[in-house]
Amino acid sequence: MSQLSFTEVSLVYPPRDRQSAPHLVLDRIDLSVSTGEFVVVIGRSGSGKTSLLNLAAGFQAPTEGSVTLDGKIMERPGAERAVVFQDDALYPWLDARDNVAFPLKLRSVGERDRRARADELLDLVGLATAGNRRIWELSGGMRQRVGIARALAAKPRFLLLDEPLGALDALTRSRMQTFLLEVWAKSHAGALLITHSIDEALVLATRIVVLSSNPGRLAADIKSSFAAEILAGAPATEVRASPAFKRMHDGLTGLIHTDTPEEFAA
Ligand SMILES: Nc1ncnc2c1ncn2[C@@H]1O[C@H](COP(=O)(O)OP(=O)(O)OP(=O)(O)O)[C@@H](O)[C@H]1O
Repeated sequence: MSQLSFTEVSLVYPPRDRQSAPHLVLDRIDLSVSTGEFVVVIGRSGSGKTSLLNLAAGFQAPTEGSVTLDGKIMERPGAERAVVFQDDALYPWLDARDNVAFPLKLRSVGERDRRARADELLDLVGLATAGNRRIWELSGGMRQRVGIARALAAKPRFLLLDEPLGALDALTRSRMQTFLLEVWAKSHAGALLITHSIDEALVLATRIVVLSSNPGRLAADIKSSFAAEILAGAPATEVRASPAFKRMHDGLTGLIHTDTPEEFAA
């Protein structure tokens, strides 16, 4: 088992100009994600969700505290942590297979092995017949699946997902949630996903982390079992309609919108 950990992590952005002050965005965050967990971070706009993910990816370093992978400080990106963005950022001049295989090419994996791994991943994401198709021939949902397959190519221990389904229409988005859950379960990776959607958090997460705003602090860290129900075969529509789901949804909505989230959490 691997563990990605934030220990007493604070992040301060420098002042934008002479008139403004330094901006404390994240304040003493303690958070761990293990392989086999799907942790979803929710919080109001500006609460620091993307900053948190950027720290996990090693795109930036904390001002205080440490981000570690199995105890080793991580201040740079690495193949063991793959990032998926909302904007799929695929290479339009390559077909779907070569997009998926690209990280392997960078690691000098031979062509035959690259192709075999890319085809295996395209199959995993339900695009077995789309390997030769160009990116512009694919729908938004298909493109995002290619992006997820590409993220899995180098067998990362952690998937870091920044609103990956945010640009999709509602129906495609809810189908992609179930799909993402299944792909994650098969990958045995840990997942850290940020979203604005409480509904999405409840469908995907094994744990939901709530960030309060200004500065971003850990307001709650809650276990959730709806994802396990969906993975066990319960239709997502039925899970969503259950009283327990609605109760959690209302509780999280209150937690995010209250000005004193710590009181709610207590
Ligand atoms: N590079 C930067 N330099 C200065 N300030 C920044 C930088 N990046 C983000 N910020 C500020 O930090 C705060 C948190 O931003 P961040 O994008 O992490 O929040 P978020 O919760 O992901 O927001 P959203 O949900 O709107 O995407 C915001 O006030 C933002 O303006």
